[in-house]
Amino acid sequence: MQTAGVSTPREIHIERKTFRGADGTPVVAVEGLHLVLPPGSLTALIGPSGCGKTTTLRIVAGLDTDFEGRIVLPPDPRIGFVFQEPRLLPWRTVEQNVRLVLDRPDDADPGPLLESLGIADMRGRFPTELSLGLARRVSIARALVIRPDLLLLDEPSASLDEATAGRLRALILQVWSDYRPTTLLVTHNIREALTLADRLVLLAPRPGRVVGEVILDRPQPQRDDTWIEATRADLVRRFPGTVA
Ligand SMILES: Nc1ncnc2c1ncn2[C@@H]1O[C@H](COP(=O)(O)OP(=O)(O)OP(=O)(O)O)[C@@H](O)[C@H]1O
Repeated sequence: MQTAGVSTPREIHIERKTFRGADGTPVVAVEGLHLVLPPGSLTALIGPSGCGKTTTLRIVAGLDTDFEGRIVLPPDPRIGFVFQEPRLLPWRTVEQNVRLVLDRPDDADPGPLLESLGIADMRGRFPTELSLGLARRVSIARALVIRPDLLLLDEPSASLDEATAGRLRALILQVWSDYRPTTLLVTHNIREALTLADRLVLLAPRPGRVVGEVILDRPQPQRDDTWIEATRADLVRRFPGTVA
């Protein structure tokens, strides 16, 4: 991983990522993906299932280094990763799970973050006592408490009913506005992308290749259902097969 100065935007250049299929044949998962993430921006990477979104996040996070290309991040980057499954330690409480990622156990108070995410009164509970929606909030707190240089969100509202997903998106928007981490969100849910992002990057079905970029400069309070639906319909027309 190449590093750069703190003011340098985060850059993703994946020339090619290839997996071996079960019979040994190569499967190109991502190709020619170039993204610059300006500090404090929230970019949504959107595309159908199997287009390489999770693979891209894993490469950006340094969890997969077997690819052609380069990732440019500040030196010693702090990366907050919200996985699709919350990945909480079941024998630790909510607060202990969040504190676990801190360099020194007492160097930050996760209290305000737990408060903002509506889970402050659950700090003493264990993950098995939480619904998926609440566990996701804990994993978001754990990702944000380190003040990440880059926040990676993998389908944050997957497997949630629409009402719970809507509440979670509102909370994400609120904490994101408070903390303003540079964020890369991957989702196949266009409504989620249109609610949260300031820029959309659309990927073709397979392999992941950028087919379009859309800047969403409408301020959040004006993103009502009418605007979201009209924008979604316009994108479906312009990018068939990518946006549903
Ligand atoms: N470990 C692996 N071994 C072989 N092929 C893989 C592996 N991981 C992913 N792939 C393949 O790479 C492609 C991209 O997968 P990836 O999970 O990144 O897509 P995705 O866009 O995140 O999909 P989804 O929205 O369903 O999570 C798919 O064709 C997938 O089958």
